[in-house]
Amino acid sequence: MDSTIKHIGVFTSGGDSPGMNAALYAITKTAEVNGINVSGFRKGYEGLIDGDLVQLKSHELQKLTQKGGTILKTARSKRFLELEGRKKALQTLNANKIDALIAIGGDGTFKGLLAFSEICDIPFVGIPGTIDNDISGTDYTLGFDSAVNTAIENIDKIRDTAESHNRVFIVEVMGRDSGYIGIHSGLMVGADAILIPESDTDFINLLDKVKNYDSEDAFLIVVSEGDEIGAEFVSSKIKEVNPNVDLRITKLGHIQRGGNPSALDRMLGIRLGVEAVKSLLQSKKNVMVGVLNNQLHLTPFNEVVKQHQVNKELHELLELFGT
Ligand SMILES: Nc1ncnc2c1ncn2[C@@H]1O[C@H](COP(=O)(O)OP(=O)(O)O)[C@@H](O)[C@H]1O
Ligand SMILES: O=P(O)(O)OC[C@H]1O[C@](O)(COP(=O)(O)O)[C@@H](O)[C@@H]1O
Repeated sequence: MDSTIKHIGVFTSGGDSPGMNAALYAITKTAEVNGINVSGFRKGYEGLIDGDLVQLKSHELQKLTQKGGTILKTARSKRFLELEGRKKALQTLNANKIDALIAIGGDGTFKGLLAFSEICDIPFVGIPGTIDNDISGTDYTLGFDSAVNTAIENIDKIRDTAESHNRVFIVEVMGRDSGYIGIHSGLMVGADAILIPESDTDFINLLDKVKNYDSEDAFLIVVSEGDEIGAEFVSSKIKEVNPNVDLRITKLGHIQRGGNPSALDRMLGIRLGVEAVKSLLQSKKNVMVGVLNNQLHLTPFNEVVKQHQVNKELHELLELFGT
């Protein structure tokens, strides 16, 4: 056990995601049990640069496991992209005698840690937190399950009104570059078509199908935000092939990022939070903790990549149900 660690810094970065607070609770609790103090930096890398930190206590965090968002707040930091910003962050860590750092965020956040490791040699551990689920080294990222649950709850509501009016609805779901939320929510609501960035045949199949749509029922299309075609273009093409359709576009937007974390995300937050501290105590550094095949798994930051492919099984499901 690494007994040199007395003070851990933690922060949340990039887009917030449900489950981040559960992870903060688990980190703090595990650290306390091992006699380690935890400070939380506010607003991601911005807090590191500005020395904006608060002491975390597990008894205060315990009841926040159920809460969405992140109590530490989060940010996308332009300043940390510059060496000058990273040098300031290093000064903050030294001034506060931080021995190790845990970051909860997406692949951008881990790239930031890799850049930071060039000038800072304390150990870093990452926890994957993004609703997009687009990070290698883990089956699920914190917040993905909650976001999909929010998406399906809302698309189900859209179906009610779509069916009442016999309308075509294009529903855009989040996923900056990835179709994970799209494919999962689309399958679960029984969408007539699902368009994701990882596939280029889905759009052609959709046009074929919607050509024959006879306006006697709803026609639901789920489009990932990251799909290069985009909801508006899809809409214009549908009107070309079938001019009679009554069509609406709904963008679910940031509601997918909020709300109480699902059971799965609360548990994931707790498991990854505990494992992050244990990894530091086992002298691990510059690794992301994840879950593969329901087993905890460590991946070095330089092997963590943005996932640009959905797996073979999901592709087969898309072909079977997606259009
Ligand atoms: N190559 C990099 N070097 C330094 N910092 C980076 C780098 N890439 C990302 N970051 C930092 O990580 C932050 C979060 O990344 P971002 O891509 O916005 O979100 P996420 O971590 O959710 O993918 C960025 O705002 C930036 O401050
Ligand atoms: O809230 P912002 O900054 O507009 O970002 C929106 C983006 O954040 C996400 O919700 C999640 O992105 P992260 O990987 O940064 O957490 C994307 O799905 C979406 O494209």
